[in-house]
Amino acid sequence: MRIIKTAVKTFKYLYGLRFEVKGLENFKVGSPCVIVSNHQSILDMMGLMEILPDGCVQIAKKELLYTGSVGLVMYLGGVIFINRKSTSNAKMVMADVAKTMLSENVMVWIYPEGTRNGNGDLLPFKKGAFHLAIQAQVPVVPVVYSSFSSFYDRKKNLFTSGKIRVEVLEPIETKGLTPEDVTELTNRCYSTMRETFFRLSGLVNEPNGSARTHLQ
Ligand SMILES: CCCCC/C=C/C/C=C\CCCCCCCC(=O)SCCNC(=O)CCNC(=O)[C@H](O)C(C)(C)COP(=O)(O)OP(=O)(O)OC[C@H]1O[C@@H](n2cnc3c(N)ncnc32)[C@H](O)[C@@H]1OP(=O)(O)O
Ligand SMILES: CCCCCCCC/C=C\CCCCCCCC(=O)OC[C@@H](O)COP(=O)(O)O
Repeated sequence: MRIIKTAVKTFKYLYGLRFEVKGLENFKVGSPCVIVSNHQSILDMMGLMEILPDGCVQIAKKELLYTGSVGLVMYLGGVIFINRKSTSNAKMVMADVAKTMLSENVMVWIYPEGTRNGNGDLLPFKKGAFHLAIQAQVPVVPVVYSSFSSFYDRKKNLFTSGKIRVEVLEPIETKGLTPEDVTELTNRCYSTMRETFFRLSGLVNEPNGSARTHLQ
């Protein structure tokens, strides 16, 4: 993964992107943790590699394993593949991950939206990341990337150079929590990340839940 990280980090120069990072010290939880971040596009791979801590593996949809050499590289990089379409299978894999992350002292990076989303807001969170954190009794560390919409036109797949703000938020402890607390933990994480997303993206969070830029 270190090799991948070095390679992918150079892509930002190619795309004229700059990352403004805050809160890296929040990764220093001194134990394994579950990192959760918003997911907008494949460009997130650069954002991921920009701050990926050592000893951190990612959870990916299993379809990515069958994408030729990229799938092989991801497999060799230690990526864990889940079948999103089978909750029972995904649960089993994640239960294994909870054990492995403790025995091998690794962090796990999950995109709780479960899919790329460029709509300028956050999709509702899936609960797997939060079940994992509670099963392993490790902190959840939220990471938020600002909206790419200011420089990336998904329709034309075109983007000008831009700055992406990244914030690593305070860890959320799960010690003592049980599966009954998953929904509350998910919602708490969601609202903190959504608020940060609007702030970093210069969006106003309208009372009715929609978002618009300050400029409108
Ligand atoms: C130089 C060239 C280099 C080239 C290559 C290199 C570059 C890249 C290399 C490396 C980096 C790769 C990074 C790749 C990133 C790819 C990212 C993705 O693929 S994102 C998509 C996949 N990820 C996810 O889907 C994660 C989010 N999803 C979940 O966590 C889901 O919860 C789930 C585990 C998949 C289950 O799915 P489901 O839709 O059923 O989820 P729900 O949350 O609605 O849960 C339903 C139900 O089940 C309960 N539940 C969920 N999980 C668990 C669990 N683990 N244990 C127990 N119960 C669980 C949940 O509570 C719900 O029940 P209820 O409603 O009663 O609460
Ligand atoms: C190819 C050039 C485009 C920009 C380059 C940026 C750097 C890319 C680095 C390596 C390229 C290969 C990365 C393979 C991993 C792809 C991760 C990804 O974004 O998969 C989608 C998945 O999460 C969710 O799938 P869906 O949104 O549900 O379907």
